[in-house]
Amino acid sequence: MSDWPEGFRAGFVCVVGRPNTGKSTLTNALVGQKVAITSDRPETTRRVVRAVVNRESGQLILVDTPGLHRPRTLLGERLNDMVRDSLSDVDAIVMCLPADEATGPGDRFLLGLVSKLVSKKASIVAAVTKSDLVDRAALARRLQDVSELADFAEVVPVSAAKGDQVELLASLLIERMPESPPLYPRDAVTDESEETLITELVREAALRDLRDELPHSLAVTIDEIVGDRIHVSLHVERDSQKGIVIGRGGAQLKRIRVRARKAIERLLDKKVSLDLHVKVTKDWQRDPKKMGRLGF
Ligand SMILES: Nc1nc2c(ncn2[C@@H]2O[C@H](COP(=O)(O)OP(=O)(O)OP(=O)(O)O)[C@@H](O)[C@H]2O)c(=O)[nH]1
Repeated sequence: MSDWPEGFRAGFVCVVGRPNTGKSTLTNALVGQKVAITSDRPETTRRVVRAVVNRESGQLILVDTPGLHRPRTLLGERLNDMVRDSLSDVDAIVMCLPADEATGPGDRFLLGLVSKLVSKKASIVAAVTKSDLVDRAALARRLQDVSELADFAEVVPVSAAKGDQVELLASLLIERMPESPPLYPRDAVTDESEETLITELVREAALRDLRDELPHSLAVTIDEIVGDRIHVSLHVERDSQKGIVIGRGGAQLKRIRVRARKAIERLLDKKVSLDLHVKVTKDWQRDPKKMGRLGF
């Protein structure tokens, strides 16, 4: 006997948009609590689960897409490969387009990329965010513009700040998910899972530049969280890899720290400081005891 209703739907959703278009605020509003993440980690490093939206009728797994945060700084094929990898199995994309700004080149670029790379079965839904910032007439005009921009599956005005239409968006998305049992536990989440997600974000930040040099040799652990200060270790297998992660004059490690901190702040919805230490843990992959300590 199953403990979910008949016709339950569940799937993966990626919220995209230019910086500052309201992605994090919308994510938090959909989830309905500050952080809701799960301890299960996806089987690959391609996808980072940011949050799970649980409703009676279904479940939306909100995922992050490596590559989409700064598509313009990555070149051609590499960008396409990264984005294609991470978008190939999402069921819907939510594209955030703020109500109080006109469509710009950044939106068109992102939309072009997503439309080209997302699987054919996925729906692209436009969320016209921050609807509380404009009056009705301006909102109507903006909705018209957005509808003409692309063949969106839905165009939904939302105000995450006021909570307007957030539930409507959630149910429209759930309707577009495949019928499936819940993919993650339907109940609340533990502190431990927050830590898992933090390590995942740090690992992703590091691998974004170093994927070729360190395919599987990188493990990340949290040493300590004191208030808003997070101490994290990056474990590599060899001295030479340590040098790669740190980079010339520490430049690479600094990039990783800035990137990871931003992602963690988005996740936790607060400012944090992040300390990264690179350690050589020799041959950790071949030593079950070491692997256990590193959370594998
Ligand atoms: N008035 C209003 N402001 C909003 C709403 N949603 C987001 N904002 C504000 O818009 C700004 C950007 O929101 P975020 O949710 O951080 O946007 P983001 O797209 O995640 O930004 P990046 O992390 O830079 O990509 C913040 O100052 C929010 O408070 C909304 O519904 N109404």
